[in-house]
Amino acid sequence: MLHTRTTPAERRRALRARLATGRLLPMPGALNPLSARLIQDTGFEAAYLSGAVLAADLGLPDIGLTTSTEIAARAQQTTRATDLPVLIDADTGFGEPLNAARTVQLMEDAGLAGLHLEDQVAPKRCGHLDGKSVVPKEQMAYRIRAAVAARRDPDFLLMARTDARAVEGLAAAIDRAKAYVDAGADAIFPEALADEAEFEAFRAAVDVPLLANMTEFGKSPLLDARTLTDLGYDIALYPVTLLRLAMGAVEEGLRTLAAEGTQESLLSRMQTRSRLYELLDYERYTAFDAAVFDCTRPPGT
Ligand SMILES: C[C@](O)(C(=O)O)[C@H](CC(=O)O)C(=O)O
Ligand SMILES: [Mg+2]
Repeated sequence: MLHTRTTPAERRRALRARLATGRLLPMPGALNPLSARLIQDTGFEAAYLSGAVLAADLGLPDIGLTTSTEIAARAQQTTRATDLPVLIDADTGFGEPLNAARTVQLMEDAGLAGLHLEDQVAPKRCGHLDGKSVVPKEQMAYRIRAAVAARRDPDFLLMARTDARAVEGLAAAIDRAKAYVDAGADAIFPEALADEAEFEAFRAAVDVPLLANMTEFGKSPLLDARTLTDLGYDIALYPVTLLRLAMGAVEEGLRTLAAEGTQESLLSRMQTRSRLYELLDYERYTAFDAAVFDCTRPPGT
């Protein structure tokens, strides 16, 4: 009810421990706090907050328009709704290395378990679009060192993302990843790898946990969990999957409603009132209310 049961420190430890098992960790992106609850309820062990989803939620493209305080506020709402460790997409850190440092502290305060910072120049773009640019390797290493220095909880996961594959090629991306690990990154997110062989090459070259971005309609193939396990990846990310599913259903539903003048034919595809209430733990709120406001009890009992 209301509150979650775990502290941010416990969730960070849980994420670290889960990664240490070496088993692939599937990580769906929440589209709002309620969906984070559903991710937990379905049995997933971690959730993600995507920059693309956070922007789209506000009706904005993913080009670095959202601010660190804006996403921290949404993150806090999300971490209040679930006990899962949540990893957030912190884009470029929202400015200079000092801004990245402040971003780390904001995200720690929002109860998150970790974040990733990328090496794109600002304004960034979606990693699966053409025309990206990256900052020099040394500048990104500086960004990471600033983030590491600002971190107060050593269990807060600092992941570095490199967008260099599409700009400078695979070898340069691997070289950058190694430099980012040397700068203190706990894990690496190689963005927009082209095929399975590239995923394999990255794994062979880098020693820390690796995230595979399984975003739809992008540049990378959609590798299934078994393949990613065989490749030795640690996190399978589904950043925008829930938003795309939900928006697909919403769009179709709106068309049907407009065409048919009733939602009758849509009912079987809707989450029912009772399932929603179950997810919200409605019954326990009602029971709590009854205990507090039970006027039939004699005073003092
Ligand atoms: C992971 C990502 O950074 C995100 O914001 O979710 C995006 C996902 C997408 O746009 O499909 C990215 O890969 O750049
Ligand atoms: Mg993003």
